[in-house]
Amino acid sequence: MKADAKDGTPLLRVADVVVDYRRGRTTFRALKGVSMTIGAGECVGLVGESGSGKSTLGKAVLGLAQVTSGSIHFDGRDITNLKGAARRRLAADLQVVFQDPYGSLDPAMTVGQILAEPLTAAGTGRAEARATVAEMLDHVRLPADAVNRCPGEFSGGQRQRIAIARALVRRPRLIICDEPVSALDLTTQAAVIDLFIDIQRETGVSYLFVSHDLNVVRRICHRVSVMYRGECVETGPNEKVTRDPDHPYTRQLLLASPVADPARQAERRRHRLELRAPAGTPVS
Ligand SMILES: Nc1ncnc2c1ncn2[C@@H]1O[C@H](COP(=O)(O)OP(=O)(O)OP(=O)(O)O)[C@@H](O)[C@H]1O
Repeated sequence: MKADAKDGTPLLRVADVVVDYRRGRTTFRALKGVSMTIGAGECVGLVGESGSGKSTLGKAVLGLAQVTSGSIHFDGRDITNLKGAARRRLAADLQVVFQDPYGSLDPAMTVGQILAEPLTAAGTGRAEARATVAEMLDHVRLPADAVNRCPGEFSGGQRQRIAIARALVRRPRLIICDEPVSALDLTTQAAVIDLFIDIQRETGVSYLFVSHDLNVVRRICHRVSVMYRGECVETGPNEKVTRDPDHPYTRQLLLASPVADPARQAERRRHRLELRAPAGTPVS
């Protein structure tokens, strides 16, 4: 892992961020003062059950959710609610890979066009764009002739590789990965996670890796933050949080995550039933 900037500034600093969504006449607080950091070359996992606020945090960093209070700094610069041209310029450094490799790629464009578009839009010449596209296809282990084919001709795992290549073309420093493997079968998941790990080793890019699956973040992340009802209830090194967590909610998540060994799975189920709070009681 690369060190942070010399003065110790993390690549991303999220400080006490609150996000409110309007729901008709009422307001729903999706993030209740969340703080976290990501260093250069670091992968930080964000886990938690559905609705805990994981994607909202990713969207706040990307400028897709309005921050009510708190701040987000990227490389020491305040990017909270940054809009317009300044936000677009940030796309060179800050990219996203979404869950759905089917919906996130234009089916009418060739892979070459999909990958070249962010480059030519940023003023890169055609020849240089073509060379970068070839390099990125190689990075994500897709054949060179993929450039002439459309997304519909590829499997789900291959489409996610195309989406990763598109996120990489401008050589970003941070990629928000929002459930990037949860639409894939287990074997394909493992291959795509290995690819994320290889890319990080080769490029030094940082990841904010959003997943509901502790098994996934255990394989790839250096540190893990656990979200529960809009709050970050625990943050720590991967080994600690995913094997010996402090917070009761994280322990519930751990016991609920499937393991390959049926005997261990049955033992976990027994523990889970013992730990389970009475119906309707919040787990904190
Ligand atoms: N645009 C929106 N308007 C209103 N409420 C929203 C909006 N987006 C998200 N929410 C609510 O905010 C809360 C957090 O949602 P978020 O998508 O961040 O959770 P999550 O942990 O990513 O869940 P999932 O894993 O299901 O995507 C949920 O209660 C959700 O219903």
